[in-house]
Amino acid sequence: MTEPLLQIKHLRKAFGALVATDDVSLTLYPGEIHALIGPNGAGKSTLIKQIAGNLAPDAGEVWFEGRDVTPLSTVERARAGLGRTFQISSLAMDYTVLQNAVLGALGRRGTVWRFFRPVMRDADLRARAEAALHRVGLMDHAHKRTADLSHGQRRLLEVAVALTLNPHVFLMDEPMAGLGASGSKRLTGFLDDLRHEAPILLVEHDMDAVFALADRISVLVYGRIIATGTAEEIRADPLVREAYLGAEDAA
Ligand SMILES: Nc1ncnc2c1ncn2[C@@H]1O[C@H](COP(=O)(O)OP(=O)(O)OP(=O)(O)O)[C@@H](O)[C@H]1O
Repeated sequence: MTEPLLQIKHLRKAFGALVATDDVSLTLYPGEIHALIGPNGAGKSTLIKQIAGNLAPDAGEVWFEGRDVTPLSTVERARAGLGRTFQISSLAMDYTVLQNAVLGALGRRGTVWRFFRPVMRDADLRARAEAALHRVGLMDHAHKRTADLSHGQRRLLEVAVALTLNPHVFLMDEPMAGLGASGSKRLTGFLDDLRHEAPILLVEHDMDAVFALADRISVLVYGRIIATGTAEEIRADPLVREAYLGAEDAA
């Protein structure tokens, strides 16, 4: 049987008395989109942060490509191929679109900021940045200031920045947020293709996108996964309907 690329084993994280991640285990297999859904405050972002390495778990392990990466830093995990797009914009607004993409590609080498100018003349980094911009359809805007992009274009740039590192797995935290109907449709089509290159663990509130894209869905409520299954299985699950989807179904 195919091995999972990413395996989360019994993760736990508490903030004081609040258990934000409560014995969470999940897997991500090659070629799949595994969506993580749940009400506000369920612990989705806290979980993604522990997988990406921004937050240390109290217990449990993160395995990536067959090894335990729990002791590794965010940068080490990113270099190993664990790619992440952020919920909160991490782009440098005063820099151009291309400069942001080059900065992303630079992350892989771990070179520091003061070398920024020569870096813009580095043919390999530039080529990688331009290829990523081309893939998300932003090459025509390469020399625009990032601040002058629309919200949807900035989200695409975040995806392009993640792409520059050629990740083996994507962690995406609400990529559709604020995109509007046409923007999310476009990004949905893009992610649909992208999964074949690198599987995606997708945290997303846009249920149309989730049910259209996800091969499997896990539902997180109060820090615990209450169900994992296909879109049909999740829709039909009585626990999920009661805890989460019920209100929407009734509407
Ligand atoms: N650094 C922190 N210190 C204390 N409590 C925290 C911290 N980070 C998150 N929490 C709490 O942990 C719980 C889970 O939060 P988290 O942001 O992971 O949920 P979420 O499912 O991502 O929510 P949303 O859908 O609104 O983004 C919440 O009750 C939140 O208030």
